[in-house]
Amino acid sequence: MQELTDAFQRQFAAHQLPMPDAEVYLISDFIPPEEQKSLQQALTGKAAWRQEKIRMFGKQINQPRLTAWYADAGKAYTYSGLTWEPLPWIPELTALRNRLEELTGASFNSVLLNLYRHGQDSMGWHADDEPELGQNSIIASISIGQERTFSFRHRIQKSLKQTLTLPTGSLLLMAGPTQHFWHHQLPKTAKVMQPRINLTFRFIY
Ligand SMILES: O=C(O)CCC(=O)C(=O)O
Ligand SMILES: [Fe+2]
Repeated sequence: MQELTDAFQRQFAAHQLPMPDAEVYLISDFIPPEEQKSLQQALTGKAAWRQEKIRMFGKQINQPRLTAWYADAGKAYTYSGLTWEPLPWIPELTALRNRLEELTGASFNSVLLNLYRHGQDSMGWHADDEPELGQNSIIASISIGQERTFSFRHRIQKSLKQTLTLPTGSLLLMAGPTQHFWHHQLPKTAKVMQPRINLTFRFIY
């Protein structure tokens, strides 16, 4: 089981969202403004983006986003019925991983990249609760580019909701029992949206 350090919890207490059965922090300025553009350019150009398909109602359809998956050698991950073979780390991702590990005291050995090209790209309700993530996993989710809405919905008390906007450069940290009690989504929007890259750093057992 992973835990955030006491030092992190004290330092970022004011950034914790008021959600029961959860431990979620939003740190708006994790990536300094002067780094955001170059990071977005580097990842847009260099990451090994793939258009994966998902099965829905017996049909194969394109996922409404592009994805890329980096991890330590030997860490395969099963996600929406797909098994991902990891790519070797690139320097930009290693640098972010090191910063996150220093900040949180947690370890990360993999990152899933999502590229939302426009407002019709999205991710539906889910929890990051696959068995290989273990109990009380820590998920560090970095946003670069277009600001988008992100929502949580309690899995048992369905009327409990928390909606936020994820600005560019922000870090959303999900820890404690969050994945066991809440679903989250990134909804589609009819508004015109520029591209957004999201990186979710995880630890896979
Ligand atoms: O794009 C986001 O902010 C959410 C991504 C997400 O939930 C995931 O990759 O599991
Ligand atoms: Fe997720």
